[in-house]
Amino acid sequence: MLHVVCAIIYNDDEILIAQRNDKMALPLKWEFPGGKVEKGEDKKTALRREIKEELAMEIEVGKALEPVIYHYQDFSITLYPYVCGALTKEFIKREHREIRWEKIENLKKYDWAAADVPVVKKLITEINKM
Ligand SMILES: Nc1nc2c([nH]c(=O)n2[C@@H]2O[C@H](COP(=O)(O)OP(=O)(O)OP(=O)(O)O)[C@@H](O)[C@H]2O)c(=O)[nH]1
Repeated sequence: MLHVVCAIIYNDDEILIAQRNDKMALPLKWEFPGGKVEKGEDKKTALRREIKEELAMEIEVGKALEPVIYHYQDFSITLYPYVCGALTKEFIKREHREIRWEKIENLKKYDWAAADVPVVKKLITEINKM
């Protein structure tokens, strides 16, 4: 079981979303930036580290959302999503095929990694309640 943290990074009414490249596992799927928690590492520390590595971005890690357990064909993950804040919209694209700011109501148009689908659904439901 992989333990993976991911960041739902807000700036105004947009969220930062990322497309995996064709050499990564789950090629071309869209995801929230993040990665594997290392042995002995605190999840929030892991998330700040991954975001710095992948995007050269500093974030404020906030509320934890419900973790998602998903069994892919070759591996299983527990995905721990965190609501995060960004002070600026700037980032450097270091590993992904594409990274962009997107409005929540547009998130359903993307081909998400399967583990992320319940997280995206929850975000869309919450925004519709506001
Ligand atoms: N970062 C991230 N990974 C996700 C998400 N959803 C999801 O199924 N995953 C899967 O979780 C696994 C870990 O992701 P990763 O490859 O980004 O981890 P990492 O940066 O630590 O990897 P590496 O250093 O081994 O290359 C991948 O197989 C990825 O497909 C998500 O929203 N964000």
